[in-house]
Amino acid sequence: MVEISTPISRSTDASKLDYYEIPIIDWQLSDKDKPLFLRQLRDAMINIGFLYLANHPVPHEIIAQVKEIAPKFFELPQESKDMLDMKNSMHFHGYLKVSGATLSNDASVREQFNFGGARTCSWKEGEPEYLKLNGEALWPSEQDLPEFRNTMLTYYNHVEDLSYKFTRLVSEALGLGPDALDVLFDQDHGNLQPRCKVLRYPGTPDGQPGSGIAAHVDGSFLTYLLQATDHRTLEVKNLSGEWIPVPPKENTFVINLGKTLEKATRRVLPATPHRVLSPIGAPRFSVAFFSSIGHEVRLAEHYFPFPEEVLEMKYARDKKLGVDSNFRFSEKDMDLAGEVVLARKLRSHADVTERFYPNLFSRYYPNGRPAKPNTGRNLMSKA
Ligand SMILES: O=C(O)CCC(=O)C(=O)O
Ligand SMILES: [Fe+2]
Repeated sequence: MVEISTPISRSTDASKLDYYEIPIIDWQLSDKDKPLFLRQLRDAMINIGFLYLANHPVPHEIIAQVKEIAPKFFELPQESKDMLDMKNSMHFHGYLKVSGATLSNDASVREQFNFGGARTCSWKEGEPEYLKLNGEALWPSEQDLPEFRNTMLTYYNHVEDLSYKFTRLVSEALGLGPDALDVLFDQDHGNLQPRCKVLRYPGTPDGQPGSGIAAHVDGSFLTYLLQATDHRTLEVKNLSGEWIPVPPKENTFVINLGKTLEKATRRVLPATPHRVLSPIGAPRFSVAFFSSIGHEVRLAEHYFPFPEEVLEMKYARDKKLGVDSNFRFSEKDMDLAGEVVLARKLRSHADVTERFYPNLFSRYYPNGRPAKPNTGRNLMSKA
């Protein structure tokens, strides 16, 4: 059990909006004292945007197994990793190595393995291209890395389950019914396959701090992050624009808000900027789970009637920050979520686009294949 040493003391006091510590939310409090749990969650999400979730239901043994096996993926011979390269996956799963200048001039350095839950691809000739997004990941063979697929999928299934439960609590924390946000998850049409990334950040060769992932906000609905080593190199930007460390805490997830949730709530919950510095010394490992909404949801079509007290908190925050509280959708927010996600991935991965989406290649790459590699990041925009 994690000791809850830092209960949220900030409440809704607008004069105390800046934060230097990330709140710890105790999952078990949702059973013991739900009104208190919901108040803490609401405050953490509206005023801070990052939280640790402690005493969560994902079994500790599974987390320990993931921490042990995840680094082993990167110890596979380069040849084996190259066979699993994302350029071989229509569904944008697989291995990516990012180092130095990329398409978006992100000078970050990391390796990653991207996967999703066990799903078959339902796409058939003539159907929308975004249906190609869901599908079976590329896995190392059992001989190469015994139990990796099994362990990572078990972990994924637990976190996916947690993500739906947590989303219902978020809905309640915002003063809506527990099932109000269910319309975004569109059970009948099949969700977009949530994505998971195993990340390795090598130590900087010269002992100088470098960039592991540059400042960004996630494109996800919510992100559930497992910090698998003891490094203190994950940082979030607080409301005053300062970078605050988010040190690992045993058996917690770090949860942050993505751009999809920001839009769905019309900025009651703004996406939170964060970055990872390259470690000095031993490599850092982490596993990020990105929840996502239904393929056929158009974000701008949904309106959630937040109660006055929730809107007041948003106005107080925005006033303090000097930010305009009016929210405007962009034209893209009328598109299907599947199209939006596919466009983002096509823009980042020229090689996958050329091979598996040839009809769209010239639209995204009118000048042909770019010389620089892709970013491999699941980003909506840089912070
Ligand atoms: O590795 C981490 O701790 C964060 C990863 C991250 O922010 C991302 O992949 O979007
Ligand atoms: Fe991120």
